[in-house]
Amino acid sequence: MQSKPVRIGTRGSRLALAQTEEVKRRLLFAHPGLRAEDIEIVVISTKGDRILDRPLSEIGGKGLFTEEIEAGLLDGSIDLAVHSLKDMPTSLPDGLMLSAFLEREDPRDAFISPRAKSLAELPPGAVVGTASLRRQAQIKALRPDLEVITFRGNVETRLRKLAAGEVDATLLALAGLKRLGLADRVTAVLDPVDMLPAVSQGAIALETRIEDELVREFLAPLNHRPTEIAVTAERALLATLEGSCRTPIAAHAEVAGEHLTLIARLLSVDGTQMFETRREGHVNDAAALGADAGLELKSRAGDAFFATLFGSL
Ligand SMILES: NCc1[nH]cc(CCC(=O)O)c1CC(=O)O
Repeated sequence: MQSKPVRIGTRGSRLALAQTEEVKRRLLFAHPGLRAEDIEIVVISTKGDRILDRPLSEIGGKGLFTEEIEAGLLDGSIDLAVHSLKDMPTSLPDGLMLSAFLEREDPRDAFISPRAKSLAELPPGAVVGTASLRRQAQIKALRPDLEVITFRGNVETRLRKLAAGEVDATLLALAGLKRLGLADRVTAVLDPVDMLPAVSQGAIALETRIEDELVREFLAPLNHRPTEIAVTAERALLATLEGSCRTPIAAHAEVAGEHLTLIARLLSVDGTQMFETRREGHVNDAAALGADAGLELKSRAGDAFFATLFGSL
């Protein structure tokens, strides 16, 4: 394609590297003339990787896992970036775009515990570790008697803390565990009705410079259209609701042919309030359906809901 190697930027966690290797494999498959040495992987450390002692919601700010990588795209030191779409803000810096979405892995959450076969079977008062307000809120909604504590670090760190007995159980994205070859650690897969996934969970996005048509064309064969449509609906919902990453939001869209189904939830952190809605429609209306669902949740929850949400944290 070009004489210089294509440089792919990524975070350095084992999951990020596994995802980047997957992208490299797919690029080599899509472009038979391309050699492995034509693709260079550039590891970039982000704020989200460096600050490990506080909940993400407390550090605040958008793009904790993306800012430094996007700077690399903008200054030309990398040509594309591989991200877990779940960790990406809904608005990108000027000049950048999401050019392709790999086929989504299973978006559900996994329950992992040496003490119980499922969330329902945990003894009263058991301690569940999670850093996600979305998981915390839904755990509390299902089992108000459980104790939820903040639990950070990458996937392997969390599994180590669980094995060391710091908590009785944890929840992790099944997608990440599968990509790390750790699916055998899963105790039970949670039903999305109980634990609706995060927006974009399981999806990998490839970010590029808008003007770099060569790279965009190079990535085009990797795009999975149904995934693109589903995450478009989910991210449009998120965009109407995210005044802050402190708001527990959950959503899942599915595409069957030309038909899109979207389920979305807005919760209070303590799980006592939950607003849910659904949309169905044509895939061409993905963004409008998502935005409309978001507006409905916002107005049903009302100003008082958002006021207490921020006041209580
Ligand atoms: N916030 C961290 C993060 N970002 C993406 C994944 C998993 C893979 C995915 O959802 O695509 C994870 C770990 C987790 O939530 O268990």
